[in-house]
Amino acid sequence: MAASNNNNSKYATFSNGRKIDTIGLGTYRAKPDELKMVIETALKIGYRHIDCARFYMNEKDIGDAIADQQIVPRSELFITSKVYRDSLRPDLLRESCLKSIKDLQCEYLDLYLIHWPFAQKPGTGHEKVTEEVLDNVQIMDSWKEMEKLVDDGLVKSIGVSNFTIQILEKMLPQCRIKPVVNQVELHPYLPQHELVKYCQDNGIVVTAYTPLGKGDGSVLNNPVINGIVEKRNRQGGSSTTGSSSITPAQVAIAWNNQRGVVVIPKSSNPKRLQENLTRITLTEDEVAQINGITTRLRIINPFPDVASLKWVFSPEEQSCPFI
Ligand SMILES: NC(=O)C1=CN([C@@H]2O[C@H](COP(=O)(O)OP(=O)(O)OC[C@H]3O[C@@H](n4cnc5c(N)ncnc54)[C@H](OP(=O)(O)O)[C@@H]3O)[C@@H](O)[C@H]2O)C=CC1
Ligand SMILES: O=C1CO[C@H](CO)[C@@H](O)[C@@H]1O
Repeated sequence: MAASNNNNSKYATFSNGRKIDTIGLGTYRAKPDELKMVIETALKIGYRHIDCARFYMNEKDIGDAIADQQIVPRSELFITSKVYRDSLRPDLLRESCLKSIKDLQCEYLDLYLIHWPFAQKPGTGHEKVTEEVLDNVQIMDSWKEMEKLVDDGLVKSIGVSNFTIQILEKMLPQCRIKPVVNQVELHPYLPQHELVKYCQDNGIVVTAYTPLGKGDGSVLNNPVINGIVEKRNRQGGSSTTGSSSITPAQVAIAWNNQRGVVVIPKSSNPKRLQENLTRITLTEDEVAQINGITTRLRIINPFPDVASLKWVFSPEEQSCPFI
């Protein structure tokens, strides 16, 4: 069954019938002292989907900010967390989930993801990835523990992150509960069309992390994207928002949303929080122009020198050892 391809609609629908807002809030490197303002502002202007992770070390601050606000009840929020590479042993996985729920003060998680498809030894989560820190955990054993979290009502849905087609092909036939999401790096310099299609054809909603290319220049400064922005703004901006101008970030977000991909841009700036949530609609020609960009850039690769992990990003080269 294909995952619903929403063409810029507000929600994507999981294979289990649950819904997720197609624009969520990223929280990696959101600073503890600004999170109260960020979460309050985000909820006020309409964000409902918050992307968190144990690895980001700010779940307690996010939980405090959510608990302190009176804007949105828990039932209307969509909270994601992820189990990191050093907690994939089944007993540690459950413990990590419980810690996230406790810190986020949210009773249950709407979505829980395996953060990466390989394991590190317990306690090595923030160390540089080397052969020595890798742990021999079978990802299917971790997944069975994820399934139990659903059975026990601790999480509503489960999914994966940074999984390739090759890994999913091995994994899907073995799942009692299939992953509803694969969260991967996606932006105009790393479109991964084949992976997106494979996931959508197999009923997996795709979420784009780093959808702005980190916002630090290269993707948002791309001449094709800026050509679209300048032309639109000369013509009066966005027909969808009625606003006088559109921005490169809005173009990058709409490009992903219009191929049915959920995005989770991070911002701690009120103006950019609003900008990122303000949807525009690209024409077919604009989408084609962005698809024609040939520059390629992978921003997140935490293990460039570890030979036994080359398969994570180059599945055709080696078989994956963890399933
Ligand atoms: N599963 C995984 O392995 C990964 C998941 N993630 C998740 O994805 C989220 C988003 O990815 P992230 O890596 O943070 O990168 P993004 O592409 O979301 O970029 C965030 C950066 O862009 C800036 N920014 C935000 N909005 C704009 C805008 N409209 N114009 C210009 N700059 C802007 C932000 O600065 P400012 O705050 O000042 O606005 C911040 O520095 C993460 O926060 C995390 O939740 C990220 C990496 C890996
Ligand atoms: O979620 C994440 C945030 O970014 C990190 C890299 O800088 C990733 O390793 C991690 O998966």
